[in-house]
Amino acid sequence: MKDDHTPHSKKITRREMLYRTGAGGLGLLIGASGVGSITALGKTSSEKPAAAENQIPFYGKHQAGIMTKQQTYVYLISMDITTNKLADIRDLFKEWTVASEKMAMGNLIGDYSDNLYIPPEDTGEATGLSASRITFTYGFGSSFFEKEGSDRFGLAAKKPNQLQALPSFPGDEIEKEWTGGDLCVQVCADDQQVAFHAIRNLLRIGRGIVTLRWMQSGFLRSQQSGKKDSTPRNLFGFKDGTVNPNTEEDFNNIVWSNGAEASWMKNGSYMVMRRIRMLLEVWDRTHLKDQQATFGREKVSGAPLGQEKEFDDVKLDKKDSDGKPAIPMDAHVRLGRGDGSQKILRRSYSYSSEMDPARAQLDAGLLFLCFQKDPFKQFVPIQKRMAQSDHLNEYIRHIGSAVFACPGGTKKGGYIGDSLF
Ligand SMILES: C=CC1=C(C)c2cc3[nH]c(cc4nc(cc5[nH]c(cc1n2)c(C)c5CCC(=O)O)C(CCC(=O)O)=C4C)c(C)c3C=C
Ligand SMILES: [Fe+2]
Repeated sequence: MKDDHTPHSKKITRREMLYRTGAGGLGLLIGASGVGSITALGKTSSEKPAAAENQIPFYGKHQAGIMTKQQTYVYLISMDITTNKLADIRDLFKEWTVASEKMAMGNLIGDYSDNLYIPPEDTGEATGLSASRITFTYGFGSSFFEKEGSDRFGLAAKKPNQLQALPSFPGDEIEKEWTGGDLCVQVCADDQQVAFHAIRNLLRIGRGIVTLRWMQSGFLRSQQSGKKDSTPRNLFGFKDGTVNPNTEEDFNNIVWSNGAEASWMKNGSYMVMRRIRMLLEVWDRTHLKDQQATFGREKVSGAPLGQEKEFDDVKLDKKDSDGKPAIPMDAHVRLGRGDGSQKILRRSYSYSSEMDPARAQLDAGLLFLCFQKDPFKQFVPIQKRMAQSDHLNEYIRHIGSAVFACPGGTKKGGYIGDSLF
């Protein structure tokens, strides 16, 4: 796809010039009148590795980054829209589409230019790096459709009922600056520099249309440092992600919308984000028996208590030698499972925001991310049970919360979210 939105295109559009220079930067020196006629002398980087095995296609039925096997790093950003023109947003999504597809293929977002008087099209730090299984997952927040009672872009009638702020749960300590947002992008990759490069350039493209509201990075163990495809461990040292949907049938039943609530959401999914601080210092003083009882699983093997191996069935009726439930009544896995009627796809990452200066303690936790057909029928009932009686609550604090509707995938020739616009 090559059109006027393509950063590849040799003609530089006015908007593109603004994001490349910054509204108050070199663009003003060049002068707006000349902008439309400036031609960049394109030169493709000779440092591009051809590592097709590290590429995850951008185009497809579903957005990548949901069913994709988890990469090592994530950046999740939430943005607010500063324009009131729907056309600007459409154009932005077209530009993001072109840029995302290029980066998913391991390319920079623009050719090198010999023009010494404009900033390069790409910031450059991913030069020579492979695609690193980078994925892009875009989502719309409730405030995209309606803000302070106003139908900002004439799309309020298309807002699905599933897209609402979550209720507050007992024990929540949500900080306003870690909530909501009009749009989100989740970028995941096996290389942190590749992921950061992507986020930075998407924001650069969006300059003047969106502002950053919050941003959280996250990490998992890498594939190189342990047994390949092993379940990652969270910062409490437990395997996290053992019980999760993994067949196409599971995904159809649990994750993908069939579009009944809003046709533009067909093959999409609803993302819930919870920023959960983990009280590492308290946990580290807790004895092993209590740690295992908290989750209802063994720490080293990950086996359910009363069983032997990680993937053995969780037997909630099983009794220990004293006749007590092998998995305590307040264990996290018991409350997570309930009667088994609500399921979610968990795709969380650990985070570390260095230190909390007020307490001189580590500021770290879980960037809890899950995907589902309907957060109010899936995440909410599970979290209600947990908020009431989960033993884990002694060791965690929910401090951020957001819901985004992530539409289905983009077809070649189309652009992200075109089913909505
Ligand atoms: C409301 C949803 C959930 C939140 C919030 C949540 C937070 C959270 N979880 C862990 C660690 C583990 N969770 C595990 C299992 C598990 N967790 C949820 C849901 C939420 N967790 C579910 C639905 C399940 C699966 C239950 C089941 O059917 O067995 C486990 C066990 C291993 C596994 O299956 O992944 C761990 C460990 C933390 C540390 C945390 C907040 C910081
Ligand atoms: Fe959990």
